[in-house]
Amino acid sequence: MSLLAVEGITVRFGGLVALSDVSLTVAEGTIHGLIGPNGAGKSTLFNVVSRFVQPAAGQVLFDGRELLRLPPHAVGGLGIARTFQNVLLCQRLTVLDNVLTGLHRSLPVSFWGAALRLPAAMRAEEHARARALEALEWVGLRPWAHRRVSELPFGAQKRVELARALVSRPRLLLLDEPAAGLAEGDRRQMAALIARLQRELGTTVVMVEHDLGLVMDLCQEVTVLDFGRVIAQGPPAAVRRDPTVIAAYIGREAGAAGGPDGTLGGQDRGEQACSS
Ligand SMILES: Nc1ncnc2c1ncn2[C@@H]1O[C@H](COP(=O)(O)OP(=O)(O)OP(=O)(O)O)[C@@H](O)[C@H]1O
Repeated sequence: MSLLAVEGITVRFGGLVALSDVSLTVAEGTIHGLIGPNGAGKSTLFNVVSRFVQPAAGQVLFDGRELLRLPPHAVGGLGIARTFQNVLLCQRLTVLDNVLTGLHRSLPVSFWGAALRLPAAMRAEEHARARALEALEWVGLRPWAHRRVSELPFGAQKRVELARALVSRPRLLLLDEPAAGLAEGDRRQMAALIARLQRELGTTVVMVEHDLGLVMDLCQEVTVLDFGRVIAQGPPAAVRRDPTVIAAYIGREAGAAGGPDGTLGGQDRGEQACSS
């Protein structure tokens, strides 16, 4: 059964059609890759699902509920969390405080309850701290909990972002380029964490990623966008050999795609972008 169903989504920014009649379904418990050349519309689709962008047409069903009828702030409460393409953490705060921001909408604490340090508010805060520390343990950063984010190397900061998304225990996690900018060791660590998310927590993941090796290794299903349209969908092995997909990558940046067997492996521009 599909946890997420995107149906006929169209997004326009002025005269630019960023998404045109885009549909895809994501089965519960799977890792779904969303790939495509730069400007294809991948982040815009994430922004629609997380309610940052209102589409001109279409609907988004999450566990059968129409998301676009709900106010944007309700999305987190339904069990959807996301990370961002660029690390969006407060560098001056501690790692723990950053992770706690992933819970602020679900804490049942009133302003006065917190200000007056009422017992119920204190219990809720303790519970939130325990959850945040658990999320940090999960990504291997528990010992860094009380350090400022600015003290952590970039690869660790990406894992803080992951912990902040995980702390609310989402059913659906949207990962926007989780491996972007990571050195090889950090990339392997991130890949292992995403695989564990699926295996141990049963989290459904949709992942935008230019690192096609990672997508092919982790995803059970892949959707390819180009110029705002879906040009291919299916298991990774089939998608990587799809002539339309290969042409889209080659056409948008001559010479950037195509392994020796005519697949997308090896020299795709995403891998170039990650190593730069
Ligand atoms: N807020 C906005 N206002 C105007 N145009 C936008 C806006 N957001 C995105 N776009 C445009 O919509 C198109 C799709 O952008 P989007 O960021 O979704 O692509 P992408 O596939 O995520 O690209 P990348 O891989 O480079 O991150 C691009 O042409 C982009 O310039």
